[in-house]
Order: sequence, then structure tokens, then C-alpha cells
Amino acid sequence: MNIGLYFGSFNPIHIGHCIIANHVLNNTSLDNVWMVVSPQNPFKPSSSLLNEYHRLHLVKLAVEGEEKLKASDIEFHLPKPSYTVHTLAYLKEKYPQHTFSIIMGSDSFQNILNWKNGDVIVKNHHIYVYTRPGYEASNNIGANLTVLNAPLLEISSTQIRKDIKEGKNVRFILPENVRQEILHNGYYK
Ligand SMILES: Nc1ncnc2c1ncn2[C@@H]1O[C@H](COP(=O)(O)OP(=O)(O)OP(=O)(O)O)[C@@H](O)[C@H]1O
Ligand SMILES: O=C(O)c1ccc[n+]([C@@H]2O[C@H](COP(=O)([O-])O)[C@@H](O)[C@H]2O)c1
Repeated sequence: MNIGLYFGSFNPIHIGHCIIANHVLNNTSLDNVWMVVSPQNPFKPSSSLLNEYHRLHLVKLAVEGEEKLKASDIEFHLPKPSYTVHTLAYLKEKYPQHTFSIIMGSDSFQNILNWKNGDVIVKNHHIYVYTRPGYEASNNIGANLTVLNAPLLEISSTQIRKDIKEGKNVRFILPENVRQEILHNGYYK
């Protein structure tokens, strides 16, 4: 099968992530999308990170009932921080029957050559890029790239964490079951 790997901190998952995953499924030849929850992005501070199991649970709630979307905890069992090149090697060995592509926002893509063995990742994978406001998705690194033709989404987990802390209404930027779970448990307060 053709699997799209959508890596993220998902701190928390928001409707932007869901729209992107759905857009890719609707408009590419990918059969499934795995939302891979990264316990620790090598470049991001861990201070504002919700526990990884809570983040995974929120992703599971968001994809509930969607057969082609899967929440993955594969990186929970790999060394931290979560280097994508290691995860890709692990997945290739574990699932030789699948072909893996990568899905990411243009902010991540702009920075990919600074990732551990970023050039190797780019050389060996098809990458689907969803343009993010303020980050042009130009392919000046010879990547095997598809820039998705989709509406820009002015949504970020950072803004959502801030809104929750300030008691603002986040009803329209989070899947409803995700919102309920966050509020019920007092996450990001
Ligand atoms: N609004 C968006 N448009 C396009 N890509 C996005 C958007 N939000 C997230 N992404 C992409 O989804 C992936 C996972 O994102 P991540 O979990 O870091 O969300 P985030 O909203 O960027 O979080 P934070 O604000 O905490 O940095 C990254 O590749 C990121 O570029
Ligand atoms: O492998 C790397 O060097 C690397 C550097 C920065 C980010 N990443 C991964 O990129 C993914 C997106 O990160 P984030 O925090 O923006 O959602 C996540 O899986 C990170 O582990 C990976």
C-alpha cells in the first residue's frame, strides 16, 4: 500500500491537521495516512509539550471512524528526540510491503535540510507539502515534491494552546471530541 506519513508533535491536533490529511487522501494516490505522534521534536522545547500518551489519545479521537487515517505511536518506542530518518528506516524494515511518502507543512519543508540526514530523507521519499501562510513551498533542493493545491490555513497548535490558557473559545478550530477531552482534563491551562 501507499502510505503517507504525517509526522507531528500534535500538541494538540487541530482541524488544520485533519484538513491536510483529508486533502491528501482525497487528491493523491495515497491509500492511508498515518499520523505519527513525535514524543520530542529535536528542534522544539519540551516545556509546553503535553504528555505524549495524552497527545496520542487526542489524535486517536480526531481520526475515530476514519478508516484511512491511523494514529501511530511508532516513535514512542524509538530513541528520543525523534529523528525522522531513524523512524523511516525502522518503518521500512518493519513494513517492507508498503511504500512510504511524507506529508508536511511548507514551514517544515523549508527547514528539512537541517534535519538529521535531511538530504537522505529528501533523496529517498516523495514529499507532499501543504503550503503554510508565510512559508513558500519552492523546490530548490531537487526534492521529489508535490505541492498541494489547497486553501491556506491560518491555524497553529501554539495559538490554540494560548487561546485555551486565556479561556477563549476554541470550538471551531478543534474536532469536538478533542476539545471536550482537553477541557475535561484541564490540558494547556
Ligand atoms: N496550518 C497549517 N498549514 C500547513 N501545515 C501545517 C499547519 N499546521 C501544521 N502543519 C504541519 O503539520 C505538521 C505537524 O505540525 P505540528 O504538530 O507542529 O503543528 P503546529 O500547528 O505547527 O504546532 P506548533 O504551533 O506547536 O508548532 C508540520 O509538518 C506542520 O508544518
Ligand atoms: O529528524 C530531524 O532532525 C527532525 C527535525 C525537526 C523536526 N523533525 C520532525 O518533524 C515532525 C514535525 O514536527 P512538529 O513539531 O513541527 O510537528 C516531527 O515528527 C519531528 O520529529 C525531525
